[in-house]
Amino acid sequence: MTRNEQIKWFKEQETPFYFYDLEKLRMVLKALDHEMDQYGYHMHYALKANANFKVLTEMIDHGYGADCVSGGEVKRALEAGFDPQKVVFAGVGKSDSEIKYALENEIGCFNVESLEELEVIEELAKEMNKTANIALRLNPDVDAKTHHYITTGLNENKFGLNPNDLDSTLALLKKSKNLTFKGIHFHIGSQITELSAFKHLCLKANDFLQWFRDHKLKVEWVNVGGGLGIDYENPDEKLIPDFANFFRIFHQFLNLENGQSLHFELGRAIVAQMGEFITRVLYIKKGISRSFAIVDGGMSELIRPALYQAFHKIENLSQKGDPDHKYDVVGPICETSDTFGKQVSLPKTKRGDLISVRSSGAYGEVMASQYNLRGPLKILTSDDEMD
Ligand SMILES: Cc1ncc(COP(=O)(O)O)c(C=O)c1O
Ligand SMILES: N[C@@H](CCCC[NH3+])C(=O)O
Repeated sequence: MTRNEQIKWFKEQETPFYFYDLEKLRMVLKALDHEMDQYGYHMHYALKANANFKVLTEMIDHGYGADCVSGGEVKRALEAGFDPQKVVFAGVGKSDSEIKYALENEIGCFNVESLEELEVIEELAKEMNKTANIALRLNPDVDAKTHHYITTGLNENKFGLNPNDLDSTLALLKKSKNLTFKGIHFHIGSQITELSAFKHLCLKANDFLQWFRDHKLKVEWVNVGGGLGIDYENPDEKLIPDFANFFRIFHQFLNLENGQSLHFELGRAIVAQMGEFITRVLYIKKGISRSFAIVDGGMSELIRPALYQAFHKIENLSQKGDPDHKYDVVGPICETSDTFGKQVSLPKTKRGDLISVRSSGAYGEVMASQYNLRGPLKILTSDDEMD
């Protein structure tokens, strides 16, 4: 389908909805594999970015594992058909029932974030007569230079093991029959566009690897998480994120030994650009100081602009004129923060026009709420275009 045919098809649909272009996703995955395969790295796709079944099927077809952060995500990954051995389970607050579920299903690895959590996993594994593979999530204290809400690798953040607990943690791992130490895990944050942050991560990871060597504990898996950012300003020109430089940094700066494998947990970089949020203009309202384009989708469907003041490119799909009018594009929710963009340059916009909020494939659908008792979320994909 050409873009014009697609827009025609969008116009026939009830709004608002997310649209996922699976062809774009396939292009991103092809580029990703091309870069990753030359180093033999492993990918565990971060389900938290987008857990749509069709999207997950693409990841499985590429042989990826899954990075999960709740029992619900582990369940979704298994239902979608991921190999349980390639499922990793992170999170600072795993509940007992979530841990039991993961043990029952013999997932590949628990990314453990505290000594107390490790003690609980050991106790439950013993009760259930299971063995759990363990990677320790370490806090490298690296500034990811991204929005402070999505920085995760600083000492002040809640993530990762307290280094003061490392000795007791190792003692437990060495003595337990139900825990198998496999490796170490990091994740410094999300939407990282200054790639030097990943170099700093590598240098810190090298120090940790040396520490484990000194303590005679074999690290088989090094998992450096996700976090690679995308270009929200140029979704068409920059469909493919800078995978080449991203992987090159790890290849160049991380000191791996023979027998150690490197694992990643990318989310946003894979799925953001394939998605757009399509909404319809309900009213144009001339305010005292500005004009508002009031659309039928809101922060209840796409919360990123309200929560992080995140920029998403906004396009009017119904008008072709010059973008010589300015509008605050706002939703119907009773919050002032329900604003997709302020003073957005658009062609003269009218009731009924279709608006696209681009780069919405990651942390869009998954973060939607029912606030104001909004209706169920509608998702369309490029597969549906054929119907
Ligand atoms: C542990 C972990 N891994 C992977 C990710 C995926 O991050 P991103 O979507 O930025 O690649 C996250 C989210 O920030 C995370 O918390
Ligand atoms: N939800 C965030 C990303 C958080 C990543 C998970 N730690 C966003 O929309 O940018």
